[in-house]
Amino acid sequence: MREAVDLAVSPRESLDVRYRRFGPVSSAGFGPLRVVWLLGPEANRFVFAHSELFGWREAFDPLVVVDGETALIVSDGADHERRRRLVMPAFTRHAIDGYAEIIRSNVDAAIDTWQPGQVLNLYTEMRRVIRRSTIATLFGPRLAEEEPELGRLLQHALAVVDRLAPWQQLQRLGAPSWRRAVASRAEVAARVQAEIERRRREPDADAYDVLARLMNSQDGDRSGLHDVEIVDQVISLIAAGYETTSAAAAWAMHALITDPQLARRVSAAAEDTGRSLTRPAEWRCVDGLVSEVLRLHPPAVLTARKVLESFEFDGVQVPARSTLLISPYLTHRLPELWPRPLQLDPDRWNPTAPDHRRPGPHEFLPFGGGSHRCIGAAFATVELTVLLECVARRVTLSPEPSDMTPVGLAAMRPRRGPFARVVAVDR
Ligand code: HEM
Repeated sequence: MREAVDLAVSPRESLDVRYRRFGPVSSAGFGPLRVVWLLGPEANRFVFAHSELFGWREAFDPLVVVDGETALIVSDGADHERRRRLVMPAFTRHAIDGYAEIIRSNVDAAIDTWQPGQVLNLYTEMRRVIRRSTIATLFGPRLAEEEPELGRLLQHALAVVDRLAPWQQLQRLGAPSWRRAVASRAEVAARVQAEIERRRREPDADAYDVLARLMNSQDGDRSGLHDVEIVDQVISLIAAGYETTSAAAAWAMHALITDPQLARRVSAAAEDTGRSLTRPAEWRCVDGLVSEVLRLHPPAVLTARKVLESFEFDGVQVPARSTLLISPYLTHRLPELWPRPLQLDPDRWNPTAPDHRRPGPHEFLPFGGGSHRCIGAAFATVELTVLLECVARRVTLSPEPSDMTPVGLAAMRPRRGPFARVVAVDR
């Protein structure tokens, strides 16, 4: 328990201290309550290469109240493989390039409401835009009109997830917040189910949103996802996508407003429109900025697995039933991997730079890795790119006092802000 509190109060310090003091493997607790930290690049490499040793259902149990029993992140083994195969077509490069236009129009619509002199909390602004664009890309324009209500309902459910596991266990005993979360989730599920049935009655051959792709997805034997699976995937995609991406967007906006030269470079690159965002013709500063934000401020500070089979790593035996934690945050700040690790330097990602070194998947892991690697990684990257480009191209912002202390472990964001005053908006 003390470990969990330390981690929540000072995630950076507690992980770094643990790694320097105990090396790549350390543990606390006993029996099924044992937590094992596997830290650093070699630990990540081992964990990503040995998915067969781990389970996700138990490790991500606190998410089930929102995501549902059949969501990818809580599926294991053959069920996970099948569902992932069926969800994948919604996230091809081609599909995501189509979603980029929806995201862009939502960002532009938000910017249109900004007035010179106004002070914005860029975290809450970005969060609203991301929620609206996520719902629009998932459900299409019709359900997107219900976005404020869907967002409100989901917020009740998400509120009980953003808690430490033992705290959630106590809430399950009947706290009003828990009952509200369960009822809100059921209401969202009913609306998604109604939309599925409406689409079956009135098929629309032009619907290319995620829901349409999930409804049409077929396996080799022509079977598809059942309705409960479709509903769970849709809700879990919103839940997985919007807190994490909003957190990253807050750090990205802070970088933009505190470095006018960087803002000018991003704005200049944004003039070049009309290319595929998932397959850019050449490296641009905004690509480096998105990678740097995800390196220095990875929203998932930690990710977890349940150990199914005992194994040995670095001479230490890790027992079955332990909960394993790996850390993108720690790995991304190791000076042995990243020269000047605490400096935000988009140019370190430029493949033509003389000292460029492409990191391995075990060295740069904002989206996790292995069989459960984030299915929305390309989507989130495009979303962040579009947000940065639209803001840099159209708005001049000056920073206002903010509290950028990181808070949260599943979606690490700044404590308050970043705040910025609108100086000018290009209309
Ligand atoms: C910056 C934004 C995001 C970050 C940092 C992030 C991070 C992660 C991480 C760390 C995992 C767990 C991987 C593991 O344990 O190995 C994950 C899984 C997942 N993410 Fe994301 N994510 C982001 C955005 C999104 C978006 C936009 C979506 C959907 C639209 C999404 C959908 C998912 C799903 C469905 C899974 C579970 C995949 C599976 O179990 O097969 N994420 N994400």
